[in-house]
Amino acid sequence: MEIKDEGTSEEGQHFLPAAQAIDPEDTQFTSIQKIPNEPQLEFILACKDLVAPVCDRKLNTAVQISVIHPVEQTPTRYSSTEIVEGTKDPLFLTGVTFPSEYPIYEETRIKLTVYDVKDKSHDTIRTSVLPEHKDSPPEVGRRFLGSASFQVGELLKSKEQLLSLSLRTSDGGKVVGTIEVSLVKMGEIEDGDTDHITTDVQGQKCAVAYECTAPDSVSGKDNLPLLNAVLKNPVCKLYRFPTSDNKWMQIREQMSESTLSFHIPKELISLHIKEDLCRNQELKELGDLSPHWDNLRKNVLTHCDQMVTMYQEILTELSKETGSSFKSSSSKGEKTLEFVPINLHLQRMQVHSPHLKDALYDVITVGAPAAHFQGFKNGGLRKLLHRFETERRNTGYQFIYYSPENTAKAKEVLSNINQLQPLIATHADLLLSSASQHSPDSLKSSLKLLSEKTELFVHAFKDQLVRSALLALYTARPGGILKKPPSPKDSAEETSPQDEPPQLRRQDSIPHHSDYDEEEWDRVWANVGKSLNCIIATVDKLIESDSHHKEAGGGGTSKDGDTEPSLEESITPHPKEDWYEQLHPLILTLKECMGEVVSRAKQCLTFVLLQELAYSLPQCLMLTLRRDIVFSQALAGLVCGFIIKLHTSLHDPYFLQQLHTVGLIVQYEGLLSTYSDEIGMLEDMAVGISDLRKVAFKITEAKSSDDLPVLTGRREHYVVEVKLPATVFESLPLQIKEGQLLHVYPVLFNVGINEQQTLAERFGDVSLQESINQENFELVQEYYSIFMEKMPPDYISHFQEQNDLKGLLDNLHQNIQAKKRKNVEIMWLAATICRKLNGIRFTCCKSAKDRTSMSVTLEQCSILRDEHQLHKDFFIRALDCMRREGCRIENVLKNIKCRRYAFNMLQLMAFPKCYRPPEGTYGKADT
Ligand SMILES: O=P(O)(O)O[C@H]1[C@H](O)[C@@H](O)[C@H](OP(=O)(O)O)[C@@H](OP(=O)(O)O)[C@H]1O
Repeated sequence: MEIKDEGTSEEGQHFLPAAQAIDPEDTQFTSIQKIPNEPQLEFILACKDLVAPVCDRKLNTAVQISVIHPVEQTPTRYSSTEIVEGTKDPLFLTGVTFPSEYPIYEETRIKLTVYDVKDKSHDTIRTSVLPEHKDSPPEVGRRFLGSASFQVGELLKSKEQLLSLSLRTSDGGKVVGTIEVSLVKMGEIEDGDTDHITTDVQGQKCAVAYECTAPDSVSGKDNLPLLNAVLKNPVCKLYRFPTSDNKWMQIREQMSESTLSFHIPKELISLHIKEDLCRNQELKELGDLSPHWDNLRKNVLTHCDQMVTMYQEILTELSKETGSSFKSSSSKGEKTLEFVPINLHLQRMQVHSPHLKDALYDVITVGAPAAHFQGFKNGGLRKLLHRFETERRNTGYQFIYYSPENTAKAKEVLSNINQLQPLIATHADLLLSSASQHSPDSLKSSLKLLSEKTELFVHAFKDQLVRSALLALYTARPGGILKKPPSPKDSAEETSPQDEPPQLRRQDSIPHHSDYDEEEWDRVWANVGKSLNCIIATVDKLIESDSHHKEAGGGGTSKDGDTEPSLEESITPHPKEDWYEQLHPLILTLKECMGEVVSRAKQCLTFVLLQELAYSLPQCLMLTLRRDIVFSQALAGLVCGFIIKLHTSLHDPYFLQQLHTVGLIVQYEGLLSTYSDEIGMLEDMAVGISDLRKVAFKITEAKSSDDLPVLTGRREHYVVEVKLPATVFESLPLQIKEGQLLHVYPVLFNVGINEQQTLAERFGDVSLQESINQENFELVQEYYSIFMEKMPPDYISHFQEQNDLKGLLDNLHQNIQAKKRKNVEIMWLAATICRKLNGIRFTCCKSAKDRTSMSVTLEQCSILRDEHQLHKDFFIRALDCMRREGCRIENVLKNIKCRRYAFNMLQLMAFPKCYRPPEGTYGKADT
């Protein structure tokens, strides 16, 4: 298991070993001026006139960058450039960046060591936090050419922000060339907007030009507390790539963990415990039941109590992980971490290119939400739930069958009752207090609120389900035996086994019962409405007679028409009487009537829930657990994605409008194969993602320093409250400020790409992937229609000019229909559609480590090519740079403590070409 404490150093690129980490507050060294959340120092490198010790072949060079902290003498390896082949004047596309958290000062020395790489498959220029002398890898496949060093302060103060240093051999004698270090200030306008260096990159002349402005939407400074509370331990990389018009674009890649990885599962488990404890209590309060049902209830309660205990234990374990923000791929099977998403990160690419605005591209990368500890022997949720439901429907002679929709409805009504009853009681008390103050205005407004809530309450029971449940419960009480056989209509729907006890029925129908007074419920229920009407009429009369009294200076007259004649007498007010005295008994009646309705409805609906649990109890609870686990992982990712999207798009009024009128599309790219265990993972993932439709967001103003999101609700419906600082909150549209719920539309497209998928395509079955893609295509189309319908016409006409969404959707549909093998075009099109619709992007495979890394780097380079004019000859080099020295190789290191993608040659041969990593970056490791 690998859980890291917040702020502690880890083996990775950007953090010094604990012994070297220094408290920045307590230092005698000169800090580098910082912009919050921006890297402190960034530079790029180029060499000139390198001399090869032996002229056996052309040089293939790479630079290793090491840091010498002022109090230390030994260099610590920090990062490397890519290998540039066949030139003595290499210009490196991979730069160096030190994130804001890194302990670097003007006095820090940077050592640059140039190597000639003879054999890329044995490339050993590796980054680690180990001091250079410790465990130095053997010099297999490379030879040392020369090194140089400089103090950070020298670079910062240099005239042209450029140092040209001599590279010397290890004895410090012979000069073997020069290395140029150019400071990069991304997002700042340089004096004069063109070149500092013109150099030849493999025959391409490129002007190095840094001319850019960082728009607010990119920096989002007001909103930093929100992001800082959520993102942790960033890893940053810097690149420069040529554009098709031979200018440089700069790319910053960033990968951060999220505290939400642990925060959301903890919030969610607490809610499950609350929900289940409440249900267990309601089961206990169900009253007397006949022996069959009573035994069933006892059994259910024993199991349910055990489940609650288990959730409590998991929560206790997770609560010990204070400050954790990352679960590694190697911990995916750990029982106590099952609710935590695997390897969740924000993968961000920031682009600054000449003539174009700065742009940010975010993808959330995470292991497919799946129940690894429970395993996949019997498949995943999609199959298990379907099988369970079918069996339950066909085998229910121990219980009454309610469809999943009806069970969900029962839970919803129960939850509404639990919320509304105390609310109504509060409003009723407020009405009484307005009455005692004799204040007509306050009386009117209290009455308005009371009426609204009571109407909602009455409305909540307007469902056939309540009636059918009442009768079912009646028959389950001791002695509640049906005397009549079921009506022919009912028995046509359901055939009971011959030995079935007469009172046990299946299907959502109301059996007849001669002793059962069906109208009794109607009377009890209608009484709530009637007593509210009495209150309304009384208040009207009180206010009316009060105003008459004031106008006439004497007693008032009653007005006909508003009330039932029978009530008229009792509610005729006498102005001199106390308002409170008049209303108090009516309020008591309302509360009594409501209490009666609540007690009956709660019991009968709880009886419906008992049926859900009654069939195949342990499996039923294990399925709920599995679904909770998968949902928790999916939810943690979603909340992270939502907050980041909100943060980056807050300044865009159209985005905000889209957020509250349409909602956001959330697109998941799955790379799982439809073979062996990964079928089960995909089945889990598909349900987990579709369950996210039950989630809505609400934005509130942050009142305290605790900026983390808050979760409320129950299994059928959750609300995530995201808090924004007051200044930002104020600028939001009214609808959002008023707490309107913001919806999400999750969609999943999966295309297996590895050797397992080859097997599935040749000898197995790909129907799961095909149906998921088809179903989700329909969801995207649905979202697109709502988007077109609800966004303002001026926006839509501009949108249509810029994007051919219709064409992209048609193309996606054709690709899904085409049933081509490993048709990765499906994923590219789905991702493009999502980005154009301003959605949230996710990429997932089993561990979000190897295949995901190939996919996000490919996506990043494709965006650079399609949106930022990346020079076509540099597409593969850019891809190799990102895969060799970028954030994703750090992700692999972080997960398995080894900088190698876990692919062997055989696996790679099965991958579509553009998903294969560069030589020397892959190999078998213990994953
Ligand atoms: O078990 P071997 O034969 O080493 O195959 C690996 C695959 O090649 C990798 O693709 C898996 O990682 P991703 O799920 O991140 O792609 C990797 O997943 P893991 O890191 O969860 O073990 C392995 O399945």
